Amino acid sequence: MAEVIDGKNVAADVVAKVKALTADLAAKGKGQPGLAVVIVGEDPASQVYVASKSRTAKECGFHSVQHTLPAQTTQADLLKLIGTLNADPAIHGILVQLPLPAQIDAGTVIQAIAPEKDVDGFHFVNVGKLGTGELDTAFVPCTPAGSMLLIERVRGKDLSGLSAVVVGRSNIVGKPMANLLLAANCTVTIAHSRTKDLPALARTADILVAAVGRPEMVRGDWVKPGATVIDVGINRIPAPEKGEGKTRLVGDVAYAEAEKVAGAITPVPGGVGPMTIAMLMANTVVSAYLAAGLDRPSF
Ligand SMILES: NC(=O)C1=CN([C@@H]2O[C@H](COP(=O)(O)OP(=O)(O)OC[C@H]3O[C@@H](n4cnc5c(N)ncnc54)[C@H](OP(=O)(O)O)[C@@H]3O)[C@@H](O)[C@H]2O)C=CC1
Ligand SMILES: Nc1nc(=O)c2c([nH]1)NC[C@@H]1CN(c3ccc(C(=O)N[C@@H](CCC(=O)O)C(=O)O)cc3)C=[N+]21
Repeated sequence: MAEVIDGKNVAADVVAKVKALTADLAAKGKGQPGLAVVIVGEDPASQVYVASKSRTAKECGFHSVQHTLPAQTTQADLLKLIGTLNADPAIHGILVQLPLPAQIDAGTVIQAIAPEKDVDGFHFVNVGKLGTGELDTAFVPCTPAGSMLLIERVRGKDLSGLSAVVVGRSNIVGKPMANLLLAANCTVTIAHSRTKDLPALARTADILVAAVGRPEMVRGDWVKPGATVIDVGINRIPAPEKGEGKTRLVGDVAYAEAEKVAGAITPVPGGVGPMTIAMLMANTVVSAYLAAGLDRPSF
């Protein structure tokens, strides 16, 4: 049976380090890291994540502000808020929760965030730094950054020469994940909806990352024996066995099958999800250190 990679546990370690760095910053008289989370509309799933981000930010000792805007907010009004947050010296990180309502162009909004406050790592400046291997000065997207820490926990820091398959090519997960694995000297293949014979490709992977958004798509016989399986998927599906109208969370990997073959695997929930939130805190404290003219802490 596979080793279960406990994301909650690793996330708690990251948060503990963020807390200590935050206390050090205050002791140096450099103030408090500030995180602004902006949410437009009332998508219930988004609200759960946003509440969890704000709670963890407070736990870290951050100045934490949340802006909840009505679903009909115009793009101009959202851009105005971002301009205000860009100019606010008490704010070191700005996160605009995605997806945004249809009248707002997410790309325009993301590019309006000051790159040095872009703790999601979605701005072209940060994407470009990751793509050119300038990892020492980039903000790396939280989900792939957290997934890398989980991979390092089981395989060590040297991933050189391992074969990695990333299923999914989104800008927020698949592509940055592939770039991080490439920067770590893995041989990387990115798969997507047009990939031919995905099961056979997946079976070549020493490190298999599933970021698709399809419940339990990756079966046990797609997994190379001993592989490290990182399940990024968060899918809420009906769970009539828990009672009428009840739901449960599953990943993109058929966990019960894959755990019999994999060397190590992340559960859902309790795997990558908590790491995403922890890395947001890490990026925010890094931003505060840089704004204070201090050396960049590493995680
Ligand atoms: N744990 C966490 O913190 C986070 C979890 N997530 C979860 O991760 C998952 C992926 O998110 P995200 O990247 O934003 O999703 P997107 O929908 O943006 O991207 C999904 C990717 O999967 C590919 N894909 C879809 N169907 C198939 C298929 N049948 N075979 C192979 N590839 C396929 C798509 O291919 P194509 O490009 O060809 O369409 C696309 O590249 C979701 O479940 C999401 O909820 C997301 C962010 C954070
Ligand atoms: N600008 C932006 N940045 C994001 O990082 C971002 C976003 N928009 N939009 C939505 C996705 C999704 N996302 C998650 C964060 C935490 C969990 C998480 O903590 N999951 C828990 C379970 C939570 C539950 O029970 O629902 C777990 O997996 O254990 C999941 C998903 C961040 N995202």
